[in-house]
Amino acid sequence: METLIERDREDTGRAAAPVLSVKDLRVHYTAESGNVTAVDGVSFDIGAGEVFGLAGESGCGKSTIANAVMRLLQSPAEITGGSIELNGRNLLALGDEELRRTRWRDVAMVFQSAMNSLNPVMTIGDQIVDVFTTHERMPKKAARERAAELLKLVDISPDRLKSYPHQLSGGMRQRAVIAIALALKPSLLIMDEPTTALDVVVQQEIMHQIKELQQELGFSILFITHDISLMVELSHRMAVMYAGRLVEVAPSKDMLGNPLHPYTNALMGAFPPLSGPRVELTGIPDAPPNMAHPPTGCRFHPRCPLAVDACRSTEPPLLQVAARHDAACLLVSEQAVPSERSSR
Ligand SMILES: Nc1ncnc2c1ncn2[C@@H]1O[C@H](COP(=O)(O)OP(=O)(O)OP(=O)(O)O)[C@@H](O)[C@H]1O
Repeated sequence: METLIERDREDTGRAAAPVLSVKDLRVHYTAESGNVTAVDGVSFDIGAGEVFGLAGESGCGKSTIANAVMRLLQSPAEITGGSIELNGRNLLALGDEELRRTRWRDVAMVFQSAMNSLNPVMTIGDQIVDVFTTHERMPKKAARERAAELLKLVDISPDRLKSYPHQLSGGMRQRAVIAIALALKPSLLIMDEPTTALDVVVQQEIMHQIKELQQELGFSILFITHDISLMVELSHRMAVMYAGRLVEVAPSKDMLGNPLHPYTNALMGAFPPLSGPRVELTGIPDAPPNMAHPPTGCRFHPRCPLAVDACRSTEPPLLQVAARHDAACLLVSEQAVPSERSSR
C-alpha cells in the first residue's frame, strides 16, 4: 500500500484550478444549551485528483464542513459566512433543482453509517439501476449493465445484483454504497468516517480499494476521520481541526514527519501507526472545549503542554511556516510569513 500512495503523493494535488475551494466558512448552530459557531473561518482547497484529509477529535466540526459542502445542513444549522466553490461554481447560490443535479453528478458523499442507508426491501441491483434511470434517464437494460460494471469495480460479483442488503456482509454493503456514490463519476467524493463501523482489516481493505479507484478514475476526495494514522497513510495533504478552526495544513508526509502544532503532535501520539514497530500511545489530556463557550486566545491552550501567557489572550492566525505548510500557533509563528489561506 505504501508504495502506491507514496508514488502518487508526489505528483498530485498541484493542479492549477481547485476542484473544491472553501473560503472563510462559518457555520452556526442555534441551541438552547448555547449558540455554537461550529465552523469558524475555515479555508482550504482540494486539487484535481487530490485526497485531502480532515482530522480532529469528535465535535471539532468535521461533519459540519462535509454537510455544508453537500448543502445538507438544516436548521438549527446556518451557514453565516464564507463561500464554497465546486469546479468554480458557488454551491451556496444553487437553487433546489441545480442542487439536485449537482449532488451525485459532481459531488457524492459516503457517510459513516452509509451501509445502513441501503433500502432493505430493494435488491442492490435495483438500487444502482435507480441512480442511472433517475439521474441519467438511462434505459433499464443499459442501466443493469452499468450496475454490473460498477459492482465489479468494487470487487463484488455481478451475481450480487440480485441480493438484498441483509444478504451481504457489512464490508460488501459499504462497498456497494461506494459503488453507488461513484455511479455518476463525481469529481469530488466526500467520505465521512466511511469505515468506522467495520473491523480494522475490512477497513484497510476498503480504504486501499478506494485509493486504487481514485487513482484509476481521477476523482478528488475529502476524507474525514478522527484516525490520524489512517489519514496520513491515505491522503496527499491534510488539515487538522480543533474547536471549529484549522490549526495545521500540510502534505501528509510532512505532517507526520514534522508536526508543528502541539495539538497535531498530541493527535499523532494518540493513534498507533498502521505499519512499523509498536509505539507507546499517549492520550490527549482533558476534553475539547464546550463550543458554546470556547476558550479565549488559542482554543487549545487549556490542554497544551507548551502554552505560554500570550496563548491565553492572543488568537493565533493560520500562517505559512514552511513550503505548503501552515500552522496556527504563536510558538511557531515567529518563523512564519502570512499565508493567504491554506498552503497548496
Ligand atoms: N444539531 C446540532 N445542534 C446544536 N449543535 C450542534 C448540532 N450538531 C453539531 N453541533 C455542534 O457542532 C459541533 C461540531 O459538530 P460536528 O458533528 O461537525 O463535529 P465532528 O468533528 O464531525 O464530530 P464527530 O467526529 O463526532 O462526527 C459540535 O461540537 C456541536 O457543538
